[in-house]
Amino acid sequence: MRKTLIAGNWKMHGSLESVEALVNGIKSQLDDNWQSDVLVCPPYIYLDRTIQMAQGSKLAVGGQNLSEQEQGAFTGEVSGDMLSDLGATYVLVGHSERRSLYGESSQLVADKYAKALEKGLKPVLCVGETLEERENGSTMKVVKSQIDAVLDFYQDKEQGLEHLGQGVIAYEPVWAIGTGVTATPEQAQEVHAAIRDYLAEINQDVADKVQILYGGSMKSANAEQLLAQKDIDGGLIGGASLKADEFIAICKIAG
Ligand SMILES: O=C(CO)COP(=O)(O)O
Repeated sequence: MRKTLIAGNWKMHGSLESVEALVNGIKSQLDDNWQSDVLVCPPYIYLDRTIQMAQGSKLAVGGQNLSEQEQGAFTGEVSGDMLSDLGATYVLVGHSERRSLYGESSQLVADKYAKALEKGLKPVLCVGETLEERENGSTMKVVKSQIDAVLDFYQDKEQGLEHLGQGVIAYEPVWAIGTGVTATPEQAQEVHAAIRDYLAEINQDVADKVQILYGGSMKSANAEQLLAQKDIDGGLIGGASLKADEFIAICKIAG
C-alpha cells in the first residue's frame, strides 16, 4: 500500500507576512492522524522561517530546486547540504518551469536528483509533456526520456531504479500547469500507469512502491476524482496551495 503525499509548491509567491499566515493556517488545521504526508516547498528565502514554524507538526518542508554542485563559486545557487542543514527533507527537481524557463536539461536534472539523494533529501522528480507533444502523440516518449536520464545516471537501469525508488515522481503535464485545465482523471491515470509499467519492466517491486504524484491545476474541486485513481499517489499543487483552507481541503480528501 503506497502512502499518499500532498505537496504544495509555492513557486515565487509570498512575503514573510503571507508565508507566516499560510503556515499558521495550515498548521492549525493539520491532523496528525491523516494517513497522507503533507509537504510545502516555499521559496528559498522563506525556508528557514517555514521550517522553524513547522517544527513539532507533521508538516514537512522542502526546497524547490538545488544545485548539482557540491559547493564553491556558484553565485546564486543553493546546495543540497544547505537545504539539509536547515532541516528541509524534500526537494523538487526538474520542475517544468526550471526546464523551460531556465534551460535545465534532463542531464542536469539527473545530476541534481543524484545530489539530492546523496545529501539525504528526498527528490521529487517532475516530468511531463507540453501540449504540442501530447497532440503529436509523444507524451510517453518525452516522459520516458526524462525518467531515463535519471536511470542512466547510475551504473545500470536496475541500480537507477533503486535510486528512483528512493524519491518521488511527479507527473505534471505542462499544459495543465497554472492554466486551470486539469488532466482528466483518466488522462492522468493513463500516464501514471504507463510510468509504473515502464518501471516494472526493470523491477516490479520497486515500481509497485514508488509514489507518483499528479500536478497541474489540482484543487479541492477535482482532487477527489484524481486521487481516486489507482496509480495516483498524491498531488503537487501550485496555485491552490497558496490558500491554507484550499490546501487543507485537498489534504483532507487525501486522508
Ligand atoms: O506546477 C505545479 C506544481 O508544481 C502546478 O501548478 P498549478 O497547481 O498552479 O497548476
